[in-house]
Order: sequence, then structure tokens, then C-alpha cells
Amino acid sequence: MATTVTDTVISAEALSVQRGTNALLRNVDWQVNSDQRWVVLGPNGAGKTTLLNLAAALMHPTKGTMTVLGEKLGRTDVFELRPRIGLTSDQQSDRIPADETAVNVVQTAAWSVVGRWREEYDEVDTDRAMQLLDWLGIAHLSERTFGTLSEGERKRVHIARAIMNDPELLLFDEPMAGLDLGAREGMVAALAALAKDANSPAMVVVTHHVEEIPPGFTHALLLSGGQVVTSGPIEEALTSQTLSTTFGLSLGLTRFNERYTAQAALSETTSALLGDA
Ligand SMILES: Nc1ncnc2c1ncn2[C@@H]1O[C@H](COP(=O)(O)OP(=O)(O)OP(=O)(O)O)[C@@H](O)[C@H]1O
Repeated sequence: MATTVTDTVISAEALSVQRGTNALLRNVDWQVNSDQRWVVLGPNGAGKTTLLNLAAALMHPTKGTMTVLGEKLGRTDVFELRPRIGLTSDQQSDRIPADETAVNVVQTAAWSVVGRWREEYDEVDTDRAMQLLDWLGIAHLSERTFGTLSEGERKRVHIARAIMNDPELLLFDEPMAGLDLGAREGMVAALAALAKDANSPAMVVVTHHVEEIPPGFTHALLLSGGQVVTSGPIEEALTSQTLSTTFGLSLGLTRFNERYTAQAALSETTSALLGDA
């Protein structure tokens, strides 16, 4: 996979995104190096997807600067930059034709297209696509059409597609949303294996849930209301206090065997849900 040299792959400086009167992101500073694995955590509407879309060169900031893989957004050809980035999100998944086979969904990444049309593929592409599907435990589904796969199976196909091109940056937007417990744990294991592989590129996973943080993730960025609550090495950035501030609720965080769980006191959860009488 990508380079083993430590480079800055994402550099955000005083980044703001405004839509009408709505500030989606406000004054965000963030730096990601090639050997780091980041989790971006925050409640609904915090700005996580907006930040990931900027990192994927799918949008531009309103203010500030965003540099991805050494290319400053607004001053670079994003069509050359995007193939260097592997992105999985429901938005991307929705663009995949339902009648495309799983193996074709993966190997079309080699051409950065969705839908096979009439491209010719080398055997080497097909072999690599099959290896990735096998690694993710779904080689037996390679000839099944995308539309007939379960949510968990589709997400795994999409991850294989994101990795297919040896990207220099891997971005995952809520890769475990909608998965059952077994599928979630399978996805955590797959991402943990990627995270721990020294040859893997920089990785960013967006999630709402600390339970979904794969072992091997090194850094955390906590977002709330479009602003950074804290960011840095995960042991320092992710604490009961920072999590409580981020989600606006008193939360206790525990870490065991490189996995996290978070809980609120039941009485506090009830009063937050019902409002104080
Ligand atoms: N084009 C837009 N115009 C106005 N507001 C927008 C636009 N796009 C997003 N928003 C708002 O910006 C905020 C941040 O959205 P974003 O999708 O980045 O949040 P998120 O943290 O990913 O949320 P979720 O966890 O619910 O997916 C939300 O309140 C959203 O409604």
C-alpha cells in the first residue's frame, strides 16, 4: 500500500464552511500525518461529514485553507486528487448501480468510475479485487449483484473498493451505521487490521459511537456544533470529560482491551431526554 514516509496528509487551517446563515464548520485546525489513524466523533449535525467531504476534496471551505496530500483545495485539479483518496460513505454507496457485481464494484475503482460500462480490466485488477473481497470474508459473494447484498456485505464491498487503488488516504464515513452486532464487530476487526498494518495509509473514521473505535486508532478529533472540542492522541483527547462536553451529557468512558464504551447515568439520560421539570 502507500508510502511509509511520515508526511502531512491533511492540513486544515482556520477552516470554516458556511451555508446561508448556517455555520457547518467554524475555525477548525487539524493535521493528520501518514502514520496516524484518526477517529472523528461527535453528535448528529456536528459537522463530521462536512469535514470528511473536505478531506475527500468533494467540497471547498468558505474560509481558511484545506491541504490534502500536499494539494491546496481551490488551487488544484480535484479530479487528479480524488483518485489518490479512498472514501466510503452511504452517499458514495448510493451511486453504485444495483446490477453491478461485487467484484466489478471493487475493480472499477482502478478507473475511478462507478459502473463498469465497457472498460477493459487486466487480470491483475480482477485478482486484486478478489483478494480484497477474500480478506474481508466475502469472496463467495463476488458474482452477486450489489443490490442483492445486505447492508453489512455492501459496506465490506465498498471498503474493498476504497482500498483497491492503494490510496494515500483512507476515509470512512460511519462504516458501521446500520450493522448488527456481528457485522459491526467484523468491521471493527477489519479496520483494526488495516490500522495496525504499517503499510496502510493515513485513515480517518467518522462515527457517533466510541464502541466503534477500532483498536490501533491513534488520534481523536471531537466535534460539536461545527467546532473542535479537542483533538490529539486518543488517550489524551478522548476522556469522560471531553466526551461529555461533546455530547452535552454527563458520560463515563471506559477503556478495556483497546476498546471503548460510554454510558450516562440513567437518571441523567432520562432528564436529558424528557427535559428538566
Ligand atoms: N447545504 C447545507 N445547507 C445548510 N445546512 C447544511 C447543509 N449541509 C449540511 N448542513 C447542516 O450542517 C450541519 C452539519 O452537517 P454534517 O452532515 O456535516 O453533520 P454530521 O456531524 O455528519 O451529522 P450526522 O452525524 O447526523 O451525519 C447539520 O446541521 C446539517 O443540517
